[in-house]
Amino acid sequence: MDDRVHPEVRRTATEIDTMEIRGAATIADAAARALRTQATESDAADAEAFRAELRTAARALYETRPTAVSLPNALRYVLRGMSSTTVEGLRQNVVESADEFRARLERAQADLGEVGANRLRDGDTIMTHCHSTDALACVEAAVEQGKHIEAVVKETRPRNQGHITAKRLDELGVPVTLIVDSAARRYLNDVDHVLVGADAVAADGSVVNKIGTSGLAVNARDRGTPIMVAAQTLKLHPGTMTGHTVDIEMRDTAEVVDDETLAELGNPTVKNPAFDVTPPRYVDAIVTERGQFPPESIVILMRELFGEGTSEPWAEPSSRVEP
Ligand SMILES: O=C(COP(=O)(O)O)[C@H](O)[C@H](O)COP(=O)(O)O
Repeated sequence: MDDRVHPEVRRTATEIDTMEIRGAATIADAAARALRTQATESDAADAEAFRAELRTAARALYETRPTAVSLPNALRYVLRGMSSTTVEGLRQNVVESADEFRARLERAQADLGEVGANRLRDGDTIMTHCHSTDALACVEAAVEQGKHIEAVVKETRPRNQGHITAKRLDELGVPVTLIVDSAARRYLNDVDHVLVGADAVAADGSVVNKIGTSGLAVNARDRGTPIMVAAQTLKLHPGTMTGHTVDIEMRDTAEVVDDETLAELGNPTVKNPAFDVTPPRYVDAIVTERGQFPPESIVILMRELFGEGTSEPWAEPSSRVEP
């Protein structure tokens, strides 16, 4: 890694890569915080060197995980605040943009939660997949509205992020039933909503989220269970408006099976995609801080927020994304 990259940025990049920092919103927040540190600690000699240093740091963060679009959206937001012509001015620009970004992210999640909570009725049971802070914000707001909510939580192999969800829901006072992923269809009869988050939402309304989301959505549609996706606008993928596809991360096969077991099995090929794509026809509503949208109309919101598209986070500014 380029030695201009501050150790704190390196550490954040490593933690995103190894998933100590994970989940799209949390990754975005950590990236903005890291760029802020790069700016406050920079000893760049002039404005040009400062800008180059920030872009290098942004690239190091960007190259960690490819799917969550909140990451490049966060980097873009912070870098586009750089309007000054002096090092001190630029430092101030980055600090302000990063602080503003993080505050808006928190507010967006709270606002989204209120919208999502309105879809939940007192006594409803939800089914969750993976761990999404946006999805949990909906449950938290519903509980604050005085509604009794219960949850069926899928463990979400291979990394069992469902365990984090179970713990958070317990902290909210929500009774949890934990199931293995393959039991989801069996328990769909008992739930009123499937509630998941998103790593990216494409212009056609497709939802990219943790592997297994699409199968769950197809089963839920078959059972007539509504599927709600909680995704603040930070998850909208501007590149998909101009034909780009979302890169699906393939992770280490050791997450699926350890080497010793693998050898005992005769070394079969193992695949470990981290995310999948749920087509819009299986999604009932995308809940954002700007209200709820049928997936097919999300492109209207995308155009409003991004114009006709965006470039790489470190490219020259042309538009700005609001988290
Ligand atoms: O798929 C995941 C996390 O995957 P991983 O564990 O591989 O990062 C979450 O559903 C989304 O990122 C949304 O999370 P949030 O709502 O917190 O942004």
